Amino acid sequence: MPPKRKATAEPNGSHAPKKSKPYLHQPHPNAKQTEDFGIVLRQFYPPEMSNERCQAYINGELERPIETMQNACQETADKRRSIQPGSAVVHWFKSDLRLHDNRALHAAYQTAKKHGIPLIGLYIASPEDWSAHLTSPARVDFTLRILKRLQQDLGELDIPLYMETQEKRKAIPKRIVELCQNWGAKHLYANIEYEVDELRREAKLVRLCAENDVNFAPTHDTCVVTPGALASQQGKQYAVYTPWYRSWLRFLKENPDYLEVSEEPGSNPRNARKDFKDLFDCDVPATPKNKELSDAEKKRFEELYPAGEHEALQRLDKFLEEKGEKYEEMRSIVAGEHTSVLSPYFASGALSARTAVVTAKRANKNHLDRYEPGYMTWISEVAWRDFYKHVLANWPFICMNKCFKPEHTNIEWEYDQDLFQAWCDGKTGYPIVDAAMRQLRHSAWVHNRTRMVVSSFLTKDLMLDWRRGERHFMENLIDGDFASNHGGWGFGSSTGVDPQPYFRIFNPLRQSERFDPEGEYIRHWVPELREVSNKAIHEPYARGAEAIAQKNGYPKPIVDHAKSRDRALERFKGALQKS
Ligand SMILES: Cc1cc2nc3c(=O)[nH]c(=O)nc-3n(C[C@H](O)[C@H](O)[C@H](O)COP(=O)(O)OP(=O)(O)OC[C@H]3O[C@@H](n4cnc5c(N)ncnc54)[C@H](O)[C@@H]3O)c2cc1C
Repeated sequence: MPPKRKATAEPNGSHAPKKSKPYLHQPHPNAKQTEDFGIVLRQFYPPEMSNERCQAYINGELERPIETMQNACQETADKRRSIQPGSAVVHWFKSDLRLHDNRALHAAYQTAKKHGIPLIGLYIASPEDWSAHLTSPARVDFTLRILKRLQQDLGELDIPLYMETQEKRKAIPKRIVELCQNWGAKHLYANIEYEVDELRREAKLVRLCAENDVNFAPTHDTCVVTPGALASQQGKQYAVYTPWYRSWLRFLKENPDYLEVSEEPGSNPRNARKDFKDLFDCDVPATPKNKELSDAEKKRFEELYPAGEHEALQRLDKFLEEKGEKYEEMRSIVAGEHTSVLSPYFASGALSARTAVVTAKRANKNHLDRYEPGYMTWISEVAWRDFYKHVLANWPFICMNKCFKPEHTNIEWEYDQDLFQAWCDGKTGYPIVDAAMRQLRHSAWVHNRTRMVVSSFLTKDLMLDWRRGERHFMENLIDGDFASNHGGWGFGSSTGVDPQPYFRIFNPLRQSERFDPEGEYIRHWVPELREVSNKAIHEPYARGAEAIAQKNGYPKPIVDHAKSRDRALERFKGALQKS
């Protein structure tokens, strides 16, 4: 059953356009440094913004991109209502590459069915967006593989999937309108992505469509609960997860339609194959040169992460069946596989978070007929994904290389290229850190616990600017998702929303002993230490395994944890006192 709620992003109210004051356009004093260290990509974006500009967003003096989009929807509402159906309906696929439980696709199919006209699927590959958004080659490859499956699944319903590449991302809105006109389509559907570039693009597209007699207002789908729907007692967006999560659970209890899974589309009318013949045998877009994988990587990722929503749904069932019950107890153990490894499927949209929550709830009841912490803890993890998207929609400047608290940008960071490279290469001399960084290189995925360990290590032990680590993750993860990645880095570096307090600094050795007690994870990823059979594996140079480490060329620790800890405390205290 489709939800009864409104499927489109209707605005909260009319906003007069907010005018920006000239001083708000001044860059941050460190703008040059962040550009030189590869944090701000100047070929795509302006220099790092000032903290004052962030504050203007917080104060509501600048329009948030989500408001820009809502305003576009509101201001075109009358015009959109007057648009009559054409000869097709278009669904634009983006990060929602599935038929199952896809709100906008469902609505598109309903419109097509009501008017007896065909539904057309559209996908536009944007190499410029992939470059600007640092999309990893593994994720691009995964997307293209999923598109192939999606095309087959849609084809079985006589629905074509038209795919093309647009070199210039700015050209996309105009091109979509042109395609709608070519196909005689008067209704366009798509789900909302909450990142800044995407919201601004969609706002533009809403207006352009309305001007050209195409009805388009994007749909909320990717979060279980819509961003903006939960407010604290002061009427504000929560900045702390726990009260936000309580409110999320309460909201779903009071609004059960938000957990109603949308039906898959049915078949197109017979004439679709004849009328849109050319659209059925489209090639999947080619991989851009800067995102190519080697043959070995391609084969490896195909084996590790088979493409498509069928695989995602099977994995979900298998995980809940075999590991759901023990999730709470086992989820932080880094050796073996105790978590779902569904993040690549969530990130590409091959799996809906709603379906995941509904299935876990069902598993909870079916198995035990009572509250079971394993499933509920897993649901609360899926909720973290929602939380970070809610944060992004409310504080959009986090999408522009800024911290949630802008004053944290003033922390005195290091910009040492050699230390950064040692971290990337997994050659820091801290075995748990090195194991995780090598897992990233090999699998394009890392366990959550070790993501926390390496982000803390980069920012507290090496004192390197967290944003360089954030970029490295995006460029390498198959599940790279802006909001979750930024949230994770904010947590690890104590600069984000609901972060780990800066004075609680992870000790890599203790983390290693606690979450990889037998050293299995390290042995797997760091071959130089495989011969170390005892606990010395956590700290080979200090615990009598130096002969093996040295013989196999394993590096000595590049920093002293105790000294680094003191330095980090001083730097954080210094910056926070000044602000
Ligand atoms: C520094 C850092 C960077 C991160 N970058 C990303 C990223 O780019 N993309 C990404 O999807 N996750 C990211 N995470 C969150 C988390 O590490 C991964 O979602 C998780 O490890 C994925 O494994 P899984 O699917 O087995 O998770 P499970 O434990 O099975 O959890 C199920 C799902 O819940 C969601 N989830 C779980 N933990 C978190 C979390 N802390 N924050 C947000 N969502 C969560 C994910 O969608 C995940 O697939 C990051 C965390 C840190 C500390």
